[in-house]
Amino acid sequence: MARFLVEDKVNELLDSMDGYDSMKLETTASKNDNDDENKPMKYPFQIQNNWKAMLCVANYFETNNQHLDWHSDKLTNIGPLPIIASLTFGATRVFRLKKTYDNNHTDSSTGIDGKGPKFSNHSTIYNIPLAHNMLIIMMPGCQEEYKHCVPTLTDSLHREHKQRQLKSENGIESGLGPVAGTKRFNLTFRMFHPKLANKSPTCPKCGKNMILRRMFKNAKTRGYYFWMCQSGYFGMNCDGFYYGKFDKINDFDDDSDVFTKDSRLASRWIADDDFAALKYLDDDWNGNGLKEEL
Ligand SMILES: O=C(O)CCC(=O)C(=O)O
Ligand SMILES: [Fe+2]
Repeated sequence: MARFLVEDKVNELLDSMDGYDSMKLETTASKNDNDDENKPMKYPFQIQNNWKAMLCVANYFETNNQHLDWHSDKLTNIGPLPIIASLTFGATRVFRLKKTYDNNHTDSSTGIDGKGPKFSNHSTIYNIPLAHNMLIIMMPGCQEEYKHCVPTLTDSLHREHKQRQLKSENGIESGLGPVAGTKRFNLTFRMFHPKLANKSPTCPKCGKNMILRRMFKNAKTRGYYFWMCQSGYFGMNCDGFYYGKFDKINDFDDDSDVFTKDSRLASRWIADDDFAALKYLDDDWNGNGLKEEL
């Protein structure tokens, strides 16, 4: 039931949009020709069909101390530029968002996430209280550009902010649900990418599954999608790697791979306000030596 309501809400929102004007891509991907003028224009790598809630994951927070650390949701099965919808039940908790990179310190870091020098991020943190029955929809680009978390309630609000919340008239009172108390659960809904269900690569070195990620730390390479071995991701010694190749990902008659060793074929998406990364497009940066830039 919740699934159909969420699907309706997401598709209603998509239909009400004029399209994303913030489209910036490189390599062979270009703006999609859309048959129906009234339909919202989507990013080329994004699933083009109506959104369907195919996968549902539940999180349960029994007490105010239970939390979810900073992360962005994995793209492995849902593909680039996904839509993820999250429905809250019970207690109000704060959902936080911050940019994955710092616009003011864009070139200060190198290395695949967690492996390179420590990355400092001074980005603004957005606090969004999620009350019972609220639906938050993370639109395409949100997983690529932002991390999110649900901190413990004590970490969530500064004292004065908390006071204001207590006095507010919109029902967000100290986070407690009238029936649920401190208990909160949320359902997150995702859509599988039809191509990635059976075309995602296995590691060329050890044969394990690979994880789809996007480079973000260095402005020169930000936006390139890549597959890394899950062993490497979980700290083991495998550096299996491919670039993501998504230019044909929405062409269902096309059976070509979604990965490549050739950096010139690598797929990239850059946000329209990411001027640091866009500058390198203007400078005729052609992706050569891309891996060395990681
Ligand atoms: O609990 C929430 O609102 C967020 C859940 C979430 O980020 C996740 O399941 O990946
Ligand atoms: Fe998440």
